[in-house]
Amino acid sequence: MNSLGGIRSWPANWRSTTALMTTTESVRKVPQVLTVAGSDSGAGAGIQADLKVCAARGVYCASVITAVTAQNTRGVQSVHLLPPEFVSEQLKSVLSDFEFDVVKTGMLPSTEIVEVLLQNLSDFPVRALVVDPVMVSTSGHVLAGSSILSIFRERLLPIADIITPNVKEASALLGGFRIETVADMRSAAKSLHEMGPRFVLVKGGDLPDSSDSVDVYFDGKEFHELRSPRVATRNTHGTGCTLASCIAAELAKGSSMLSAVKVAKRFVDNALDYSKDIAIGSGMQGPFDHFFGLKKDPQSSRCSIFNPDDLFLYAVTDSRMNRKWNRSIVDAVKAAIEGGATIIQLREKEAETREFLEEAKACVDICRSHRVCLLINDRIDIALACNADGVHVGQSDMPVDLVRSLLGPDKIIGVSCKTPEQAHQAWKDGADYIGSGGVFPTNTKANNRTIGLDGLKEVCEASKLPVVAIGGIGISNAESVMQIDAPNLKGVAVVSALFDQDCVLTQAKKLHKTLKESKREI
Ligand SMILES: Cc1ncc(COP(=O)(O)OP(=O)(O)O)c(N)n1
Ligand SMILES: Cc1ncsc1CCOP(=O)(O)O
Ligand SMILES: [Mg+2]
Repeated sequence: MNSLGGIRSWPANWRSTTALMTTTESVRKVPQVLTVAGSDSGAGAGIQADLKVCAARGVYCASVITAVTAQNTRGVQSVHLLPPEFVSEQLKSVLSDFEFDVVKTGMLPSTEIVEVLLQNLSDFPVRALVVDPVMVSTSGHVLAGSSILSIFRERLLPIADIITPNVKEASALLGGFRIETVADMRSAAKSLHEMGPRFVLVKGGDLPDSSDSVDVYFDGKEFHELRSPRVATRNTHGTGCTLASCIAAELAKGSSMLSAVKVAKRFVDNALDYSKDIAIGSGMQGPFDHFFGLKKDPQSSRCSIFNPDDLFLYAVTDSRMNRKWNRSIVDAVKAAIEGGATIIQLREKEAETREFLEEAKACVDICRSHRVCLLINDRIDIALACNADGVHVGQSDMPVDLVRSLLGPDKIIGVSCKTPEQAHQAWKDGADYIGSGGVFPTNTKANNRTIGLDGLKEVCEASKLPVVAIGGIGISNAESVMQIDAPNLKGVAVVSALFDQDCVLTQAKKLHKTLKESKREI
């Protein structure tokens, strides 16, 4: 892990994919996760859940199986452990071949299997390790006995980047410490952090008497309570595996730890909500559907869960330019999306409220049908009224913590930041991303201080959130922006480069191509 809570850079001795290709071949590195876990024949949890969530999040996932369970929605009928030597064979096979960004562990049912995992991780270093210390199934079946606790505490936890115990697992790891309140969860997270993992997420789904599901995240200095309304459903089998795998998938794509955890929690909440009425199996604990994002009625809800990669080509509209070129906001947005824009912001400073609302509603429909998120600049009222996917606010707009409380946990909130201090505050207040600039001088926003590439880099380095650069950016200088060495810089936001142009579609295509090429070169 780097200091921002992102994942480590590749070790110096790491094999490079390009070294295996001829010089003329172009390669695209796909984010890759390895799950080391048990098989669930009912496919709600374990390896099967891990594979599904990674696929749903656009990440390749390989699997090393530690045990095979005979399991369905009624419970676990039988468990068959694989011989440690064979687990080791599987580990060697994939670790010597693939370039995993993240290894995620689930069911590790014996000390010997943990030993072979540790040996292989020492032989083949990986960038990040997510440990879900699975001990008991949702139905109450013991999947890893107490004999495992000491090797977990002494050797696995110290090398983990994050551990994700539920309250029972946290209690077992802490020798029976009672966890009955959120305050107890905080104490548990702190004590677990002292065992060595860089981050701890104690999941409070099993905590009694709470209408919210509260998870406690601790980074060694600060706590975050991540809350979401409890979904009334019996289809909860596999939530733990799904959460941990989703964290691994987001880390593999380059997210910071806190962003990965937030996305994963939202992913689980949305999957539970989407699947609350489905009936699979006759038992008490049904699985849920990881691919809800593919099936949702595009008109019914938001575009999807926020993905930091959506910041890649961020098109920000401008009423003055639309008027100058005699096009409606709707036409401007359509052309930008067709040209490759990955997220849209309506920044209409002069529009009348009624007219703006009608246009915003039409843009929401277009964006939903293309699965592109739509944010509103400044106007929380318009965002609420048109059910946009979120808002972008600046330092003199409504404060982010208030925006979050008005919009709820699911909406995307972006904040403009020029300094590391502002970036830190944005993260504390619950923003999802930072817009940083003006990077270069611009005529689009008057009296806006330019921070340059150095200022942008400083903000990126201090930010635990993904960043999009803005201000004076276009085809001629986009490459120089993308090439500052900052893994959390996800893209560029542009106004005039798209909209103060004769053909929005052509310019969007050109800029998209430039960005893709500069990304390939990093
Ligand atoms: C992506 C993105 N980044 C920064 C801004 C600027 O927002 P703000 O500072 O509130 O200024 P105005 O856009 O409201 O003039 C932005 N809009 N988008
Ligand atoms: C809204 C905003 N915030 C900082 S610079 C800027 C304007 C960006 O416009 P352009 O891409 O035309 O320079
Ligand atoms: Mg503003």
